[in-house]
Formats: sequence, structure tokens, C-alpha cells
Amino acid sequence: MTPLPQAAVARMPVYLRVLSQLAAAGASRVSSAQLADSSGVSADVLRRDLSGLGHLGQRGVGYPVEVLRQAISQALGLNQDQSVVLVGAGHLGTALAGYTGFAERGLRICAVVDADPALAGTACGPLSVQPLDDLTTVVEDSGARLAILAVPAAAAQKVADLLVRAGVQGILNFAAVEVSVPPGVSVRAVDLSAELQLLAFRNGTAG
Ligand SMILES: NC(=O)c1ccc[n+]([C@@H]2O[C@H](COP(=O)([O-])OP(=O)(O)OC[C@H]3O[C@@H](n4cnc5c(N)ncnc54)[C@H](O)[C@@H]3O)[C@@H](O)[C@H]2O)c1
Repeated sequence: MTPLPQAAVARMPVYLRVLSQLAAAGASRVSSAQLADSSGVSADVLRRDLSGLGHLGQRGVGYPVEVLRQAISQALGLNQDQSVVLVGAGHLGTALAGYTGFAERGLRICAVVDADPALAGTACGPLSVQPLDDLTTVVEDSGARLAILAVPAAAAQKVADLLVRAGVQGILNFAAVEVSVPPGVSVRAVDLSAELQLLAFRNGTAG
């Protein structure tokens, strides 16, 4: 099967979330119109995206919810749990470590690392904080290929470098600074302030 286009991959988690909600509500089939509507895309875009997964839908009958959910999970590599190392056990890190919703999406925070010696060995969600000196071993031993950066901006690049050297290939960066990574490693930045500013602008509430 040809690889999915990047734009389609970016929309897959949204389809997956809607399908999970439908499955939880007991639905066994969904029409492309309904799935498209709930996902905020056009039916054409949805059909094109899902055609990359094989022939799963039937005209007039729709898609089988569970089969489609499995196919998307497999395409995203989520049918086997993805281990994620979390760096930074502060306010944000603690909230993320305690979030139970990751597991439902095939993601598992397997370790929490922090530079503050006072935090080493303390609880962060269900995990115990490990010292920064152990970061390389933690990544190597867990086999984690994903990491979350929840450290101050000033520390982000240094931690990203350590993570990449240890084998991490994807970083979700919450720090308000751009981090550079070598080719083959991906970074996605989360900036809630920017999202809120965008909403304020769109709603005309800015100024
Ligand atoms: N993107 C967003 O929308 C968003 C929202 C909230 C916070 N943030 C950012 O997330 C980061 C964390 O925020 P917070 O409120 O949890 O801060 P915090 O100060 O509560 O926690 C930061 C933690 O990082 C640890 N740390 C510092 N240097 C480190 C290093 N080199 N290696 C490992 N750990 C290190 C500290 O010991 C501390 O426990 C900050 O950069 C903040 O600006 C972003």
C-alpha cells in the first residue's frame, strides 16, 4: 500500500477520536457524511483520506466502525503501545503524567525525568521521577521513540539534543522556543497561548 499523504496522516487522529466516541455509543457503522461532519472535513476529503487504507467502506452502507478504527490505529502505528518519555515533572508534566486518556489512544508515558534533584524518586502521576542523568538509559531501556518536553524554554534544546542522541524520533514540545533536530526527527510544538490568541482574533475579541 502506498504511504498516506502527510495531510491525511494529520487528520487520522481526529477520525480515530470520532470513531472511538461512536464505538463507545454502541454504533457499529458510520456513513462517510456523518464521519466527515463530526470530524470537521468534507465528505470528499474523508473518502480520499480513507481510501489510502484500503477498501473499507461500502456505498450506501458506510464504514464498519471497529474495522476502520483498527485500520487507522495500524496506519498510525498505534496498535502496539507507543512508549513516551516525559521530561519535566513540573505543573504541566504532572498533569500530563496523570492523564489517563493517552492509554486509550495507544500511547503510554513510560518514564518521567526531571533535573531537580529534590524531585527524584517522588511520584508524578503513577510514575516515579527519575534524575536527568539517567535520561539516556531511560530512553534506551524503554525503547521509547517519542518524548514530551515540558521543561523551561532555556532547557529545551539541551534536553532535545539528549533525547535525539538516545534514539527519540518524535518530540512534542510545550516549551515556548523552537528546538532544532536533525533530519529524520520530527518536532511538533504545542502553544496554547497562540491557539487562544487565534480564537480571540477570529471572534473579534482582540483589542
Ligand atoms: N505550550 C503551552 O501551551 C504551554 C502551557 C503551559 C506550559 N508550557 C511550558 O511548558 C513548560 C513547563 O511548564 P510548567 O508550568 O510545568 O513549568 P514548571 O516550572 O512547573 O516545571 C518545569 C520542570 O522542568 C524541570 N526542568 C528544568 N530544567 C530541566 C532540564 N534541563 N531537564 C529536565 N527537567 C528540567 C524543572 O525542575 C521543573 O520540574 C514551560 O516551558 C512552559 O512555558 C507551555
